Amino acid sequence: MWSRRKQRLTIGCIVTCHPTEGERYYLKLLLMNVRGPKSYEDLRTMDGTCYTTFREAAEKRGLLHSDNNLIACMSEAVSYQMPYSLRRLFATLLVYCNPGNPKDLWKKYENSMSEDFKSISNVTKNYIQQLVLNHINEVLLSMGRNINEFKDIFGNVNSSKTTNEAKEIYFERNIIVSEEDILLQSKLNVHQKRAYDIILERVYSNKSGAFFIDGLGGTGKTFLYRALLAAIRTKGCIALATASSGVAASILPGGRTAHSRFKIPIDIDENFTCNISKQSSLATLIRDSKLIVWDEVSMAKKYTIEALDTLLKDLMNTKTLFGGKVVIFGGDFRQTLSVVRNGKKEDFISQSLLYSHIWNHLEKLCLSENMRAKNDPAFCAYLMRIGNGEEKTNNCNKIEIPNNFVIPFTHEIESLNLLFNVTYPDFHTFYSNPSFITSRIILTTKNDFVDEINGMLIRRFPDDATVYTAIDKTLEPNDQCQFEDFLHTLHPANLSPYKLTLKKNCPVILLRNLNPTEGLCNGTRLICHDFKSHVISATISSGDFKTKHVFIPKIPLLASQDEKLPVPFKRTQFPIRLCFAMTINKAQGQTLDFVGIYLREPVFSHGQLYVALSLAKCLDNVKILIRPPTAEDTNDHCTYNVVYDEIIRKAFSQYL
Ligand SMILES: Nc1ncnc2c1ncn2[C@@H]1O[C@H](COP(=O)(O)OP(=O)(O)OP(=O)(O)O)[C@@H](O)[C@H]1O
Repeated sequence: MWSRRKQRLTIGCIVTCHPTEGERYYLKLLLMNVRGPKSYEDLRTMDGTCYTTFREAAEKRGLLHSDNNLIACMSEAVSYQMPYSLRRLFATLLVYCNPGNPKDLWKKYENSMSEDFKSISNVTKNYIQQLVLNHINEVLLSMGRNINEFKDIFGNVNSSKTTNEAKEIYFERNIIVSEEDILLQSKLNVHQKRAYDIILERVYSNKSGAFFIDGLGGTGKTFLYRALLAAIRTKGCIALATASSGVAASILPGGRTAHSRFKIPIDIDENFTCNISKQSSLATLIRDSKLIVWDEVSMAKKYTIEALDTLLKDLMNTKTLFGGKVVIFGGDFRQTLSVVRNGKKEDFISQSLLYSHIWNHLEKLCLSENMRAKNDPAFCAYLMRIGNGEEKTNNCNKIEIPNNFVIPFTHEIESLNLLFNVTYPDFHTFYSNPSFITSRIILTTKNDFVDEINGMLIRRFPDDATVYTAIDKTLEPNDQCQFEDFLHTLHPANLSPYKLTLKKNCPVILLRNLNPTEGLCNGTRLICHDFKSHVISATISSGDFKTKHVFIPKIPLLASQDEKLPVPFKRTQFPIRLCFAMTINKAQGQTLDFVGIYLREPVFSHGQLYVALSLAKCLDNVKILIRPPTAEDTNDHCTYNVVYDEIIRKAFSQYL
């Protein structure tokens, strides 16, 4: 049935325009992005300057790709007078943004990048330049590149002592072990201590050992790894710390995602063969390592772990499991499993490490005392029942959530406001306190809901908003004109939004491994402090590099192949997303002061409810808002708890 189109306050549709149409195309770009212009002059005006052409104005607004954007990015960063961060930014631009004229960029900013070294007395200009180049090289090395790959810019550079060392080894050997981590071994509980002693005995006697640390969320697996990593690293040996997800990796000292550390492709299948050359420095690093830790292994596909086994056997030239190395896997199979896009339950189960030939060969070490929630035994028991799928269900197969957890559902917005108020109380008082903001989170099931909640919370957050518009380009240039507007509507999970709205002190999460050895990994959380058109000034708010200052530039981002986008494209944007809210799967592994859970739809896969609840330390620090199935059921506090029996039985058969 047809109904008459409603008349709204819309001026009209803007027709598609091809970039070859010149000013008409740039006019369209400006019309799409400038709010409330009253004249063409308004459209051409940016920061008080009226530009003669629409092209210039679009470029100044960062709506076009150009080296001028990189120049603007560096110029803006110079104004903060932080030469150390500026050199890191410069190296990041070289690696990620492929400048058309990098030599000009270098010449223009060499002076600003040298400012801190100029205060050293009695040194020549050449010496200062060498210091600057050494630091840029260090940053490049940490990103897997080398200054001598950029001969066009710098000519032949005499590498410093450090740069002659194999780069990966240099960074691993130089991980600083904190005092706090050195002291952890004295605080281990009985089960942790037993595991610690068994593992170190293997390491020091050069015997092999493939372990699985089996413990509920919160039983102190990460605590144990930290103690082990510290023990080995303080002896000058290499211990590689990895995890299946970026967030979990960012919690470990020197942590990297297992995918990036072992060069395992994300879209792996059983036919994967290792592609690390035996002669490479990475191969030397892995061969020299005394211990390999892989956390949150329940979230990894079994092929990735089998790939590590093949890699280690190959590098160590032996058929012994994991090349005879001491390898620790940790995880809790009550927690979420690896995501199989559009997969069915059977796919999730069959991809698990539990169904790999390796599982039966792992020595199991059990941690059983819940340290996260040890002051709340009733909460621990409740968590255990949820995790094992033992909580009583009603005739609809749902579990009843106790009243004291629940935010009553009245009206969607009203109830969400309540959830926001308990999770982030007193926004206006605490908004400038990074540890307050990052120790709280709202968890939900899907990315779309996450985006919606982040949008609502950033509107409530004090201060003025800065909105950054991305540049979307189809990989096939001829498709650009047809699909440009459509691309702006896409929100793939691992890309920044087309319109990124930020405010001073808001929390964001990094979406790329910009510079893992300096703490900028996929999953690192940051607090934004200041916004310029082409650069964001921020500090790291999680992990070892907490409080470190960084500049974040816009970089070109590609969506993962897993997304199966209708039109492949590249989005140039700051590689960050807001993180007041996160999906349950992404947040796994943290310990938080307060967790708000929003079940707009019930959880849909194994372990999600358990993970969401187990991130809190006690019953008082978690609240759930459940949207009832119908408007009449507002008193219904029931929801589904998805637990795959096949996983629980296989993982815990020895205890059942
Ligand atoms: N022996 C201990 N002494 C004091 N605190 C501890 C000890 N073990 C763990 N904790 C604390 O308990 C909390 C949970 O520990 P941890 O994060 O290591 O658990 P986990 O098993 O890794 O959890 P998850 O599976 O959710 O990642 C942390 O705050 C940690 O500092």
